[in-house]
Amino acid sequence: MWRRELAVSAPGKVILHGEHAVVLGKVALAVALDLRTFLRLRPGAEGRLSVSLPGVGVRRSWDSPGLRALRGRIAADEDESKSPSVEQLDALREFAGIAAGASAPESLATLAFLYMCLAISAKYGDVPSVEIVVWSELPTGAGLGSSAAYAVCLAAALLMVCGAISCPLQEGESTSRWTEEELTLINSWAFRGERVIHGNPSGVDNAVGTWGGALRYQAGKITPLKRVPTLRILLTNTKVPRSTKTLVAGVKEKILKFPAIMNPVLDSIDAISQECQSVLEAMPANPSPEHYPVLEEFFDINQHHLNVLGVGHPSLDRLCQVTASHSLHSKLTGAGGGGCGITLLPPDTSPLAVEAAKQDLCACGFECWETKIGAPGVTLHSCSSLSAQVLHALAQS
Ligand SMILES: Nc1ncnc2c1ncn2[C@@H]1O[C@H](COP(=O)(O)OP(=O)(O)OP(=O)(O)O)[C@@H](O)[C@H]1O
Ligand SMILES: C[C@@](O)(CCO)CC(=O)[O-]
Ligand SMILES: [Mg+2]
Repeated sequence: MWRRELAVSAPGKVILHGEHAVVLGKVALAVALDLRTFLRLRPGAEGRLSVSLPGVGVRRSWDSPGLRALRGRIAADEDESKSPSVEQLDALREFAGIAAGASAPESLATLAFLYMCLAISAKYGDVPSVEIVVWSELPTGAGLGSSAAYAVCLAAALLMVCGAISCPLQEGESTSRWTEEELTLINSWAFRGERVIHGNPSGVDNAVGTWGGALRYQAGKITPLKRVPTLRILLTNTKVPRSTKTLVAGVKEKILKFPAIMNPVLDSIDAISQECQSVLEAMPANPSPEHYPVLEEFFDINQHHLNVLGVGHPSLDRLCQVTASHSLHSKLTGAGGGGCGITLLPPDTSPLAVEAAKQDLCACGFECWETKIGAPGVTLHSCSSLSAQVLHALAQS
């Protein structure tokens, strides 16, 4: 029986280069964002599991015998590939009253929650009697890894409640993190949760949500980037909604249709990620301003490539045009099709130019803010150490 009231948080991410290409085994460079998802965990009534997801309007509660019976059906279908099978997802949908093919945020979030809860408890313990609330500072479905931050928080909390990982927070401490081995387990379960939401994710988003910082990701291999310069980035949300799952599927279709045309584009994106990594790693030892025009050109070239892959959007073209009129360079980040773009702010950019660019972007109906990148990965918190704003948001649910 779980007895403590605790919180778990995980950061969103910004992909500098390699989105979409990374799904097909190419290199991506990604950094953790200073916007986080928070999960509050507390003991619930004996024999009941409750979840509240205010960001997507979900408030559900189930009794343990019903969940155990469902778990029996799910576990019987467990396959070797570790991906949730069609039969498993059908059984979960039927149980939760979600229509086949429903892809609304609340349906996917509920499905991912049930899948992770049942699969983790089947392997490591009993269905927990807890109350879970998840709230995020991240916009949902905007390219900043909200699905991965959600899955990472769920994986960490559920694995801890089921005893598969430790509860590293001592009485009196405000925050704590898990060991490398435990983080690897959290990441692998978060990846399974992402699969419920995305269909075919590369795993880069959950890796950043788990480890934080800045990393290179290729085909499941995670390499933390050390000594990365503190880049100033302006983040702009076009507020055009889109689904990562649909966009990833669209790219796959295009590649199957025109392999000889599309594969060189993926190779070029791969080369951009690798060259960008070299530049970033050279910068701390040689902090010359001449690196920035190179990084800006990489942004421009990659943005064109992403348009060729079919994941651009008129709102993103507008974002690039507006920032270009202030001599700033931008690209989409994440899955594209709307969502967010990033603009590099070289150190010599005048505060007036940044302000003017922000005003013009806001006049387009976009929202923008300067970000710090390289935030810590998944973290365990005492509830009393959370800010009043986060506590208030979690208590509203
Ligand atoms: N705070 C949250 N609470 C519950 N579910 C969430 C939350 N944030 C995200 N989700 C789930 O993740 C889905 C959005 O995932 P999606 O991958 O499309 O966008 P993203 O992760 O924000 O962007 P990207 O994958 O391009 O970085 C939502 O539909 C919802 O199911
Ligand atoms: C579009 C994509 O490359 C990044 C989404 O943040 C999908 C993925 O890597 O899973
Ligand atoms: Mg996502």
